[in-house]
Amino acid sequence: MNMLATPARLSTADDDFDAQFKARLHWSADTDAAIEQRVADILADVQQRGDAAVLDYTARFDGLGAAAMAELELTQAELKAAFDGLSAVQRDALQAAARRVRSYHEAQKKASGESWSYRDEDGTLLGQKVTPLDRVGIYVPGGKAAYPSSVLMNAIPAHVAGVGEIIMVVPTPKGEKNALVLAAAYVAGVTRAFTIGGAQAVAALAYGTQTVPKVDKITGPGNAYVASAKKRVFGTVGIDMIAGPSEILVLADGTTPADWVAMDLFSQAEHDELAQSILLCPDAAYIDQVQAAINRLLPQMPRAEIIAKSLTGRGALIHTRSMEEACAISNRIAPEHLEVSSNAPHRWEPLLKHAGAIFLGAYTSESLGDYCAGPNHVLPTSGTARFSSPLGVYDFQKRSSLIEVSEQGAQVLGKIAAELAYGEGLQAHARAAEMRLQTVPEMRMSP
Ligand SMILES: NC(=O)c1ccc[n+]([C@@H]2O[C@H](COP(=O)([O-])OP(=O)(O)OC[C@H]3O[C@@H](n4cnc5c(N)ncnc54)[C@H](O)[C@@H]3O)[C@@H](O)[C@H]2O)c1
Ligand SMILES: N[C@H](CO)Cc1c[nH]c[nH+]1
Ligand SMILES: [Zn+2]
Repeated sequence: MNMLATPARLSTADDDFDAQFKARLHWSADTDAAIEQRVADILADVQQRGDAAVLDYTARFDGLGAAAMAELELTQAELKAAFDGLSAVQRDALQAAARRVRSYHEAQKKASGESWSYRDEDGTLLGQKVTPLDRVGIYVPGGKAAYPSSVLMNAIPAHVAGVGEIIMVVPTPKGEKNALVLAAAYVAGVTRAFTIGGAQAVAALAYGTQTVPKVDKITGPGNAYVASAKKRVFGTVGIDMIAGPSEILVLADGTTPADWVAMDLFSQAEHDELAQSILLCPDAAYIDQVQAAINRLLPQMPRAEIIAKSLTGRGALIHTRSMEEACAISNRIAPEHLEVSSNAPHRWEPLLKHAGAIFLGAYTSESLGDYCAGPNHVLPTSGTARFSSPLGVYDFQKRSSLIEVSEQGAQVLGKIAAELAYGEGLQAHARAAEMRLQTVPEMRMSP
């Protein structure tokens, strides 16, 4: 089959660049609306019918029939057997990745995830108490590919945070279980695991069913159905972020071999037809070389069809006037992954503000970050890196303020609080503060 991958060729010098660029960035509103409606229906049905609805949707969307939810639960023995059954090379790779991811997240916890407090001169104690969540649900995608790495990326930071129970959901289309996914769940210490996916799995975790326990928060990436479902259950449970179809933006100065860049663009396109791969470069001849590499390398790829659809439907090769302009456009896109494919990456890094993860230099292939560099690969997509951060230990923790006012401190704070409370017309607040004063004033009725 002669497959073509033709990303849109844009130039910032074109008069209609802005319009073309906007049209490329967002997928069709029709697709969005159809997905949104279906997800809303699935969530309502699972909320009402519980296990029965989850079983129906699992049969329909994943081709996996079961008479009861218990059949869709993976036992700890099954997880361990999967680990024991791996080849030594696979086991070593899984454990090496797990070690690196754990070290990174332990450092993250030390840097910003610990409780702290201080005392005022009068002995008043103020601080922040950090506690892990009791029970979380981790979504591991499984529709078009299997993601053992996503098991590690979700479960390890949860463990490092000290979460009590980790409930994993992962679709297994036609019931085909991926041994590495099961083994990763064993290595990462998942508490319970179910072979369900999509909006129905998110609903089961958010509302709880007869079999699936309700969780406090749902984390993890997924396709457009999963992303939409997470958005809708937010409030009933916490969510980490919207981590939808993968994205890569390569900012190239033309010094990296064009084949490397073409393959990096493929690496995210092969996830999903809705994935987005974009190249920004001030050198038109280099962009030609990358397109030629795409044409030459595509037929070698087993997932050529998905790559071609993703690159043709959502990809772009954008010629910019300069690297500075490329950086500015990258900030507008706020991509999930940003590769600075340059021989002077630190020259451009200070100009880059919005991205889930920034990969510096030609040797830092984004794919290393997907598996084993250490930082989390669950990252904000669809421009949400403007206000969201990578999944981390902090997503599995919450904070409570700690306040212990000394008798001496109450004399100062009581007067301030009472004054402001009278100003708000809230007498009980004022009196509660004044009762702790050594000389209790007469009750005031107005400011
Ligand atoms: N941002 C990240 O950190 C990150 C990490 C890994 C993967 N990803 C992304 O996650 C996604 C994984 O997608 P996937 O499809 O392989 O697996 P998935 O598990 O996210 O989705 C599969 C589920 O989607 C549901 N579904 C599919 N078609 C449906 C339909 N027509 N109607 C209703 N439900 C339907 C099914 O229930 C199925 O179980 C990809 O987009 C990939 O790019 C992102
Ligand atoms: N690139 C994905 C995040 O968008 C993560 C991943 C897992 N496996 C391969 N890739
Ligand atoms: Zn990837």
